[in-house]
Amino acid sequence: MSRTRIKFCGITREKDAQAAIGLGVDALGFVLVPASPRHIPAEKAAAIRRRLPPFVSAVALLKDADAAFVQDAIDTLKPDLLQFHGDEPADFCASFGLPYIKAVAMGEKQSLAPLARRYKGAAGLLLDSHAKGGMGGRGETFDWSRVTAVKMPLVLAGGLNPANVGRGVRQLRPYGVDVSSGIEARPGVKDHDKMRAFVEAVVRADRAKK
Ligand SMILES: O=C(O)c1ccccc1N[C@@H]1O[C@H](COP(=O)(O)O)[C@@H](O)[C@H]1O
Repeated sequence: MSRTRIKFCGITREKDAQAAIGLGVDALGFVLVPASPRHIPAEKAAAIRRRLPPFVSAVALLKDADAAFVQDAIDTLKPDLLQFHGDEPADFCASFGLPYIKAVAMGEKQSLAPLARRYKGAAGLLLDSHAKGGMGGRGETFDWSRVTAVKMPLVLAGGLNPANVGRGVRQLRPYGVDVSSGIEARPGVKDHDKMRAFVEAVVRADRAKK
């Protein structure tokens, strides 16, 4: 049984990135969405990104940005992976020559099978709790009973925290989990005790799966 991959999103500070790396987190997300309280300019994210060790991925989170903005983010940040969080069509997501994951607005009654077909070029689908057109990163869970297996990796997100992530891992066995507000002291500032507790909860749940 493979372990659950962990992404911490909404990183804005070098010391939070380094603490996450120390905890063994697999991927760090940088929110390049100007309206987000966790927005980080691409140049600042790039400075953090340059200090990531091998095998820790940098993820650029984008929402309904135009192609020039996305390309500029890629050129500046040099992310390993793109995360599209808006209404971007599949051909747009694929047009940058980088692997991408597509966020699904599980606040709507979404059926995952047609979305997996539409975004068949995606590296995975990320399940968040926002409604279509909504923002994401709201710290709210969605009804996990609506998750159905599809033939691509699923990343569980939306309102995860140290207290509920173990249940999510045991119940849904996702490829990965993604958290932003559930490990924060305030928007954009991570709480290192919550970060540690989150990772420990995932590790414990992985052990219980076997
Ligand atoms: O974090 C944000 O501010 C954000 C803004 C716009 C789109 C997505 C955003 N965050 C992503 O939402 C999910 C769930 O976050 P949370 O754990 O419920 O706070 C996660 O993928 C964030 O990266």
